[in-house]
Formats: sequence, C-alpha cells, structure tokens
Amino acid sequence: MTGTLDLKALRITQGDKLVVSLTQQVAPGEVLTIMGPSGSGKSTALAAMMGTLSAAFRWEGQILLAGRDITTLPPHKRGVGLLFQDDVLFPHLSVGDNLAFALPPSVKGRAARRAAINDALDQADLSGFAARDPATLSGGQRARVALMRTLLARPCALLLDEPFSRLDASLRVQIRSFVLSRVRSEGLPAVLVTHDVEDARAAGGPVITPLGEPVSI
Ligand SMILES: Nc1ncnc2c1ncn2[C@@H]1O[C@H](COP(=O)(O)OP(=O)(O)OP(=O)(O)O)[C@@H](O)[C@H]1O
Repeated sequence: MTGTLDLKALRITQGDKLVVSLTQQVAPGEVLTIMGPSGSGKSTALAAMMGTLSAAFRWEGQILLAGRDITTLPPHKRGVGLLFQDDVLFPHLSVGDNLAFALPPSVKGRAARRAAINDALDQADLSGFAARDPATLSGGQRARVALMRTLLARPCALLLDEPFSRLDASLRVQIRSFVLSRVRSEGLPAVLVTHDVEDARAAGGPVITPLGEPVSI
C-alpha cells in the first residue's frame, strides 16, 4: 500500500544541540532531498525514520506512513526500505538467492517466489541473471540488484542514503534515473540524502537541511 510519509514536528537533540527538526509531508512518488554538511544530521534524520536511532539522541514528534503511526515501531515492522552506498549483496548467494532473501513470507510457494524474482530481474534489465555469482556483475548491475532487493520487500517508503556516491559519473546518471523512475512508478514516498546538487535536481522535490531550512540548488 502506498501513501504519504508524514513527519510531524520531528525534533532530535543531542545534549542541548538541535540536530534534526522536520515537519514535512512526502507524497507517493515524491522525493524529499536532505542536504547539508558532514555531521549536520542527515543520517540521524534517516535513522529516526528507519527506527535505528541511537540512544545517544533524544527525540520527539511523530512519523506516519500511509496513515499508520510508525514512530515507535521496530525497523522490520515499519514498511520502510533503505538503499545506501555500501549496499552489498551476499557474496555466497547467487543473484536470485539474494533477491529471494528479501521476499516477504506472503509470497508463498516455490513457483510464485521464482516468478517474483524473475519479474524483478526483468524489470532491472537483468533477465537470466538469477544463477549468477554477484562477484561477476558490474557495479551498475549490482546496484540494480540491490534496488530490486529493497523493492521486493514491498516497502511503503524508500530511504536513499547517498546511494549513488560510489558510482562513477556515467553510471551515476543511469542508476539515479533507474531508482527515481522506480520510486515514481511504484508511487513510493522517498527521502534522499546526498551531497550532490545534480542528485537533488534530478530528484525534483523539495530540498531542505536536517533542520528543515530550504536549500536553493
Ligand atoms: N551513534 C551516534 N552516537 C552519538 N552521536 C552520533 C551518533 N551518530 C551521529 N552522531 C553525531 O550526530 C551528529 C549528526 O551526525 P549525522 O551522522 O547524522 O550527520 P550527517 O549529516 O549524516 O554526516 P555525513 O554527511 O558525514 O554522513 C554529529 O554531530 C555526529 O557526531
């Protein structure tokens, strides 16, 4: 189910320092970009949405996803998918088994699970790659498998933590447009953390700091 990601007066502090202050709605298919210098709180904001915020922080506010209050739910119950720069595939599993790992238990039976995996590979232009060893894939192919693995878990929102920063320039453009087109076609609200102005422009949504100040790009 898709729906809006609603950050309601989310405030995170460390001691007396305000690290995150966000009141923002992210519509299905929209990308909210968070930019700011190193140490400014970008990853902390994502951790709060993911449910992995360190106990070193104090927080208040509410996070709603598709009308459901997920503020205090554990990460696996939030329906939030994460894609990050060092997203690695399990090296001892085939590409297909890497994807199978992400499939929810609701996809039952060998045939249905295999069909879901093949469908994901087709969508990523990787038809016939199920038996491949991840080590034999290019960087772009690995990035597409990592995205499909995240999407196969059927998230209701997608968090993107500098997912393109390790890719070289031409691959970056290609994978970025693949990820953004998937966000739009799946109608997922997404939050992108990046240092790259081109990423922010391509995302096409609002661009703010972790303190909710608008950034002009
Ligand atoms: N687990 C933690 N425990 C205590 N302090 C932390 C923890 N993680 C981050 N911090 C501190 O919180 C502040 C925000 O860090 P955060 O990682 O969110 O910044 P960032 O904007 O994501 O930086 P970068 O661009 O370098 O990834 C920093 O002062 C950092 O030192």
